[in-house]
Amino acid sequence: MPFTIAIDGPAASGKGTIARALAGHFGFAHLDTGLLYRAVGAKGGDPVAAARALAPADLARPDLRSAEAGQAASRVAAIPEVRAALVEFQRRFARTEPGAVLDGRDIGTVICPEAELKLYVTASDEIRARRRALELGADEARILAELRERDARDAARAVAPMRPADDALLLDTSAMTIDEAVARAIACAREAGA
Ligand SMILES: Nc1ncnc2c1ncn2[C@@H]1O[C@H](COP(=O)(O)OP(=O)(O)OP(=O)(O)O)[C@@H](O)[C@H]1O
Ligand SMILES: Nc1ccn([C@@H]2O[C@H](COP(=O)(O)O)[C@@H](O)[C@H]2O)c(=O)n1
Repeated sequence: MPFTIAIDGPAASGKGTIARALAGHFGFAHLDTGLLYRAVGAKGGDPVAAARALAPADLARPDLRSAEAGQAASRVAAIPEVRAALVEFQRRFARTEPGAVLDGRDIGTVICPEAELKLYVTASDEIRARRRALELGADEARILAELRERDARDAARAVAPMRPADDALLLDTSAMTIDEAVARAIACAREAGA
């Protein structure tokens, strides 16, 4: 049986950083599920058709990490048919042997409710904005407003809203370095049997 790690949390909280490190440490596969929604949003046209036709080349676009792509992703992610079109791919990925780490917004609640480990990664709004502004070389105040708008939309949508699963472990990285956050996540995974 593969070991599945579900990582959720708001934008720029450090989910991807932790997910990549966990996957590298345990030799697991990693899927950044936000990239799927970013690719659908970036394709333009009918988002439902775009989600149904999503191909590996769509995920390789160089512009997917921008703040604009994040906003577009968050808008198409509120469409139930878009989410439905992406569920099976994610669930199949989660069954990769010997294990898989998926990060997103609904992994622990909808995609992999049976995951062996669920982490909900957070950090204060201001710290997340500072980290993302540094990463993108962008204005911190603009990024802060963009993160808040996106988080509010992601948490309020009717289908698969962003929220911690009841049995998720909360990991607030506000006062942690990347190494400290990764070490804590590895310890949680070991504790869970990885
Ligand atoms: N504990 C930390 N200390 C300092 N910087 C961090 C920490 N964790 C992550 N970062 C940095 O913050 C930025 C956002 O992290 P990351 O991309 O992992 O977040 P995310 O939650 O996956 O974001 P998104 O929701 O957009 O996919 C990156 O530049 C990353 O290097
Ligand atoms: N499981 C997921 C993952 C992502 N989303 C939506 O995509 C947007 C971009 O995600 P990032 O992780 O790359 O920031 C995000 O704001 C969500 O709207 C989702 O709904 N479910």
